[in-house]
Amino acid sequence: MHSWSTPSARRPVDAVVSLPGSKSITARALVLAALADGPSRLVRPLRARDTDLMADALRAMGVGIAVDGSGHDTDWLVTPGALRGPVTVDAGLAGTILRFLPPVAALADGPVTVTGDPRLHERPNAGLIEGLRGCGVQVEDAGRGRAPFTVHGTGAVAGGAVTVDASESSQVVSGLLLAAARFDRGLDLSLAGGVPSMPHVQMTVEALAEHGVRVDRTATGWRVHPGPVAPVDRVVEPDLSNAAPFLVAALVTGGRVTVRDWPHRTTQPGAHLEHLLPRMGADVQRTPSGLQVTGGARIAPLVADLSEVGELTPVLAALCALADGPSRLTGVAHLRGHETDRLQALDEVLTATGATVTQLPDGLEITPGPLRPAELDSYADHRMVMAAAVLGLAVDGVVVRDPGTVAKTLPDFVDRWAGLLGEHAGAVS
Ligand SMILES: O=C(O)C1=C[C@@H](OP(=O)(O)O)[C@@H](O)[C@H](O)C1
Ligand SMILES: C=C(OP(=O)(O)O)C(=O)O
Repeated sequence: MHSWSTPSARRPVDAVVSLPGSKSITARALVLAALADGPSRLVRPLRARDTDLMADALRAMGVGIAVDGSGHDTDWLVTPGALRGPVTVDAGLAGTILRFLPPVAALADGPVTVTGDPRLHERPNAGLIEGLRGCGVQVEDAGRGRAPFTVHGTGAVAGGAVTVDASESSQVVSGLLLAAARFDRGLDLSLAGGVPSMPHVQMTVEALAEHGVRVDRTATGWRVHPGPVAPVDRVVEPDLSNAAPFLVAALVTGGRVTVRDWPHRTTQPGAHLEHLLPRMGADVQRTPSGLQVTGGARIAPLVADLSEVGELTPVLAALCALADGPSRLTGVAHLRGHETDRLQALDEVLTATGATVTQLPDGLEITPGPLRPAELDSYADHRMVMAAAVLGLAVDGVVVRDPGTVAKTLPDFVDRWAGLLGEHAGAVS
C-alpha cells in the first residue's frame, strides 16, 4: 500500500489533455461484439482494470478477444464463439461486469460463477438476479441477492415479460437489455420503480440500435425484439467522467483546461459538465480542440439533483467544498452501493479537510470551512482518489493512501495529474 502526496497548485493550470476511452462504452461494445454474428473491431477501447476483467471474463466463456497494435493505441478484435461453462469469472469491483455479464452467461452451455473483490460481494444485485429468474434462468445465490452467485446457463434463455427493480442501479436495466436480442422471445422489461443514471440506459439503447437490434420505449420500460446482433467496428469516445477532475482543476486554480476530442453528441453523463460547471462559475466553450473550461473569480456553490449523473458526484462534491457558500447535492442515494458508500466516504474526506457535511438520505449538504491538510483513505474507489486530488490542489498536505485504486478506470491518473500541473509525478512512497 502506497501513499500519494497530492500536488497543490502553485499557479493557474493551463493545459490541454487527452483521455483514454470511456469505461461504459467499452463495456457495452465488448458485450455486444461478443453476442454478434461476426467479428467487431474496437478502436481505442479503455484499457483499465474494469474493462480488462470484462475481456478476460468473455474470453473464459469462449469469445476471441485479440489485441491489435502496441502502446496506447491498441485495438481489440472481438470474434464471437460458442459461449461455454463451467467458468468462474472475476468481476473485480466492476458494476458493469456484475450486471452485464450474467445475462450473457445465461446463454452459455454450462454454469458461470461470478465472484470478485470483497466489496463486490456487498454491492446490491437482487434486481438483476430476480430479472434473470423472470426470464427463465436458474441462478444460485444462497438467497443473498449479491455475488458470488452462479448462473446456470443452458444455451438458451426464454425471455419475455419481466418487471425489475432497478432503483439501486441502472446497470440492472442495461445488463438485461444488452443480451435480450439473443433471448428466444426477446425482452419486455418493465420497471418496478425509479431508475438512476438514465443517460447510461440511453447509452445502452443507442448501442443496441447501432448493432441492428430493435428496441422500443414502452409505457413501463423497454422492449427488445429477438434477432441477430450485427457486428460493429467503432472508435470509443474519451471517458468524460474521468475528464471531470481535470476540468474542475480550471475552477480551483482560476486556470484553463481543454479536454480534447469532446464528442459532438454523446450519452455519457460527463456531457452534463458542460452546463453544471458554468453554474459554479466557469466559462465553458467548445473549441476546435475540444471542451475548454476556464475558471472564474469565484467558485459558486451548487444546488443540484445529480440522479442522472451520479458518477460525477465525488469530484463535484470536492469542488463544492472549495466554493464560497453551502451546496446541496441530492438524488444520489444509490451511491451508497457503489465502490464504497460514497456519501459516507465523502462526508469523512470533506470533513477531514475542513468542510462541514450533513448526510441526507439521498445526498450531501456541504458547507466549506478553512482548509486543512489530511491523510485520506482511497476507499478502494478511483473517484475518491480523484476527489482527493481536487482538494489537494487548494491545500498543501493532502495525502491519499493506496492511490493505485485508480487502476479501475484510469491507471496512470497520478502521472496525468502531475502533467496537468506541469510537474513530475508527486511523491508516492
Ligand atoms: O452503465 C454504466 O456503464 C454505468 C452506470 C452507472 O451505474 P449506476 O446506475 O449503478 O450508478 C454509473 O454510475 C457507472 O459508473 C457506469
Ligand atoms: C459507479 C462506478 O462504477 P461501476 O461501474 O463499478 O458501478 C463508477 O465508475 O463511478
